[in-house]
Amino acid sequence: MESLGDLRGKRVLVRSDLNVPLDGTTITDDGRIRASVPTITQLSDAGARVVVTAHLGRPKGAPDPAYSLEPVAGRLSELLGRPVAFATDTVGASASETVAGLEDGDVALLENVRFNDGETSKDDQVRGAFADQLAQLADTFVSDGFGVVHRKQASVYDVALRLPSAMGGLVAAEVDVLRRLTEEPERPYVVVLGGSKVSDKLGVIDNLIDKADKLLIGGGMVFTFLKAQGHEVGKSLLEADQLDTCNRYLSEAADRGVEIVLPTDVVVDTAFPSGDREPQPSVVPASEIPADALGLDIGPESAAAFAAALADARTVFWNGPMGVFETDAFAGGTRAVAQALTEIDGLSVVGGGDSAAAVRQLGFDEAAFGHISTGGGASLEFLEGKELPGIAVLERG
Ligand SMILES: Nc1ncnc2c1ncn2[C@@H]1O[C@H](COP(=O)(O)OP(=O)(O)O)[C@@H](O)[C@H]1O
Ligand SMILES: O=C(OP(=O)(O)O)[C@H](O)COP(=O)(O)O
Repeated sequence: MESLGDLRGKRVLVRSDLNVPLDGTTITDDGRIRASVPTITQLSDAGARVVVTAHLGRPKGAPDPAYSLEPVAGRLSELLGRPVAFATDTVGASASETVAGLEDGDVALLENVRFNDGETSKDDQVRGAFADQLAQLADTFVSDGFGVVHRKQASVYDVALRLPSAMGGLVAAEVDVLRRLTEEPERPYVVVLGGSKVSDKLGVIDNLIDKADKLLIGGGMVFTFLKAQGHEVGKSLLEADQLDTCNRYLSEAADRGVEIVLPTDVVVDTAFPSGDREPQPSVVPASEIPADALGLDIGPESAAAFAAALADARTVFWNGPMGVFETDAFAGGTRAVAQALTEIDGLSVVGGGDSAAAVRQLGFDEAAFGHISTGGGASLEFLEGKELPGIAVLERG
């Protein structure tokens, strides 16, 4: 951030990734907030008037109390050890008044940037108009939300075209580690994919087949592959329009000698876990998921097979929990993969908000892993070799 010169008295807009899991208004994992503190502290200590913008979840371009950043403001203040002024909108009257009231070194957090449809609009003009409003709140921009740099969105990309901009320390550190994974990783190189953002991640597999020696697929990713193989998947997560894609991946991997490991058994229930129903898990063969059931974790046989497939790895990248780990009945696969990563002799990287949260919530010591990345999709797309809009925009001449 040295390129921004003396920041004393300057309004600095910081794009952080504060997209943390919530249970109501309770933050169940504050990892991403913690990861954002060093850059915000550095700017505040330099006398900047720090204006933090971030998203939470995927509200539909309008205010939704379930996705308010207000609970995050409180936790950010605790971790910073200094007050955080919370604006109840992003670019409206509250934001303007809050920013105008900042003194040198003060910190403010704007309300969820995705409450504004301009943030995620695919229309450059609409997105640009919203970026204009964001830019009016600041003199310079610091991009520090690694978890969202793969998104061409107003607060990540367009605003950097309107203000003197720099990469924050978190993004710089993440890129530095991930570069090690893309430049001649030690082999065997194993990628573990799971989670629920299936459509995002299916696209990544094509490139990873060229880079990894093994792909282990769990979580919500599994069922589109199983369906593509002709198996019934009941009410499980499914990208029904991606069956041919999955079959293509399976045959491409076979042609290239890349092993794709799918679960052979699955933990199912007849409903997604919720607070008002005791889970009723049962283990079934992956090829025999009952029509009224949904797959919520990889089974014990598969967990053991995944751990065995990881045992001799020298480089592992893992994004996406193996199951709905938030409920213990469906945490076994995630726990087994996390344990296996702590035992490898090499570089293990865990990427993703929920993956990192899972590792912490399941009681693992973060130091037992080579790196815990705040970005899942962002890391995956970096590993694919894709240009990440939020980074490319900072590097343009
Ligand atoms: N079989 C499954 N069905 C539905 N959701 C799942 C399944 N397995 C894992 N998940 C969910 O995936 C979510 C995390 O997915 P994702 O956001 O893709 O991970 P990350 O944030 O690490 O990139 C978790 O909240 C978990 O409950
Ligand atoms: O949670 C995030 O990504 P991840 O699930 O890939 O870790 C980031 O905050 C990006 O969120 P998005 O996937 O709603 O754009």
